[in-house]
Amino acid sequence: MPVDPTTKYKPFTPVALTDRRWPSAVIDRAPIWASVDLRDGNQALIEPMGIERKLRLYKALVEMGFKEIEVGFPAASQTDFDFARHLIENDMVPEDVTLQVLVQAREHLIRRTFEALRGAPRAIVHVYNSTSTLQRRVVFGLDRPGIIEIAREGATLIHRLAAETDTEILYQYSPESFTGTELDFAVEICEAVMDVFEPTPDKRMILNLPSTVEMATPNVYADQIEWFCRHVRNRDSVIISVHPHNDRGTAVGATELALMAGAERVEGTLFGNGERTGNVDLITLALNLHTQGIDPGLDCSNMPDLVTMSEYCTRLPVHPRHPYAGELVFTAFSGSHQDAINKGLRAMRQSNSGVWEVPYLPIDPADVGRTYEAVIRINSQSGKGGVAHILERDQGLQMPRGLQMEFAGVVQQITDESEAEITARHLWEIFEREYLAVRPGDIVLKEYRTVPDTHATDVRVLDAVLVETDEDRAIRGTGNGPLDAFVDALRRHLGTGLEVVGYSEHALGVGANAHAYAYVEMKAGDGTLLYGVGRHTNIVQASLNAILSAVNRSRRGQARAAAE
Ligand SMILES: CC(=O)SCCNC(=O)CCNC(=O)[C@H](O)C(C)(C)COP(=O)(O)OP(=O)(O)OC[C@H]1O[C@@H](n2cnc3c(N)ncnc32)[C@H](O)[C@@H]1OP(=O)(O)O
Ligand SMILES: CC(C)C(=O)C(=O)O
Repeated sequence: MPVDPTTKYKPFTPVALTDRRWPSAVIDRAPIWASVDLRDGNQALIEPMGIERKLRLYKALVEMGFKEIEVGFPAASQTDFDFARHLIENDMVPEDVTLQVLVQAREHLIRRTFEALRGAPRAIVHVYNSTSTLQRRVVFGLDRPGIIEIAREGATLIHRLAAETDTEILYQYSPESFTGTELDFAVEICEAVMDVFEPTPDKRMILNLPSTVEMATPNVYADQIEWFCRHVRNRDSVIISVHPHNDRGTAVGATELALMAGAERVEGTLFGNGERTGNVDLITLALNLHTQGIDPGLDCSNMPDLVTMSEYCTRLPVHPRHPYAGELVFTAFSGSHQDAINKGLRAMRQSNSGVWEVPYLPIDPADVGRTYEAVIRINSQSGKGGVAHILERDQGLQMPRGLQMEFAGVVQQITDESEAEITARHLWEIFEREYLAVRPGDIVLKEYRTVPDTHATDVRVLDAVLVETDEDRAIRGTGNGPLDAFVDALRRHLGTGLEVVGYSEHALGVGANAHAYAYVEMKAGDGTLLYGVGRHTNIVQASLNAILSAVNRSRRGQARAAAE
């Protein structure tokens, strides 16, 4: 690196907490969720949402089950003000949902905020000021008492206006930039605000401790939260909330550790939209709980619609690898993963336990409205398991293991050359072309008939007419069944060794659509083994077709070798 980080950056000072308890804690319930999509998410957008997009997102949040929704910063923009008014005037706030609004601890902004809330039955007024050492120095030029005074004055005005309105006001205070704030000062300023709001265990206020900028590893945030919880006065009168950002890419982990450390409420956004690298992603948090057998209390069961809605409202894409939501997160291309998933899904089908246990899939795609279709996709990294899975899923083929291996090799050659994915449809076309279709130069069975041999029991004579290079050829063979007799006839006709070493068959479909598949493994005269596949409404003809499929494939191979 041309820049020397050892002189340019300072490491974060760890929290002095030697008897930390959070590492032994287990998350056993969902926190209170608060969406800040319409505020923190919106303020970070290239094109902030207008009323129509905000409404669409708001409705989705309500449908998902959010009970606390920060709908904006009404004093900051007319759109935010109008949006709050729209919800209130059109009675769009369900009884069990509380609107939340953000405001800086500044008089004119607080007054305007209360105007925006007129007529609302209940609302959370979320007031903040920055408290970090850096912001105190470079933004405000104030010492600790000066910063406390901003908070106290703002809180006092809010408390007074709350007493004058019919709206039930719930109080929330954020020492913004908490992660860069000395912990004793964070407690001091929060307690100063508590002195104004006078929360009680019956009417708790929210203390929101944001990781405004994620500055250290998640364990440090957990230490900060535990330290705060252990030192703040009247702990039972406050709800400890966290509001993590994702600057280091560890917001989800930091939030989970913060919950272990005593936080009870989480503010975040869908898919982690928000300032810079975003707010913590509430969908990931919720589904992480879901996979631990904990009801998250948020409905994420229609992920495709949530993604579409979010992309429309934010005009930002959801990454294809976004946890639980991305297009590729349930997809395995690599062979060993496909094999294990395939076996896991089969075991799930066979077992009645209902407990989800599929390798490489921490969650059932169906839980989030995804199908199994995208689970296995084929490219050059794929193996027989994936290929067999798709052909069984889409075409009902029950390919024997050896055929799976052989066909996977055929597919691999194609994908290696194209360096591209092949679709399920293309895969089937390759299979049909390789095993079922007639190609120029192939031998075709025109007709056949079997008769019991008059000289021995269980022995049949098979007479057949083949078409070979446009000419009919009559052949005859004997054997202990039609298959055996047909092989005998071909052996004589072609003058080469030919032996069936493996055979399986299955029916597919019912009634008029029923047909059979036959799979044969043949040993050619030179000892090579290869498969043939036959399909027909009649099982005997399907097996004869399978033999010809193997013979034709062998002949094509010989022709290719001769041409090289
Ligand atoms: C971490 C977060 O996400 S916090 C939320 C941030 N969201 C937003 O800022 C979006 C909406 N904000 C806005 O539209 C505007 O910033 C407004 C309307 C709130 C205020 O606008 P302006 O008055 O023009 O101030 P602006 O934001 O440009 O500048 C900040 C000023 O407010 C002061 N200030 C910032 N926060 C606070 C606070 N909590 N209490 C008192 N003063 C504050 C700053 O010191 C600065 O003062 P200065 O002009 O004397 O230097
Ligand atoms: C207002 C506060 C909670 C905030 O958005 C932040 O710190 O990121």
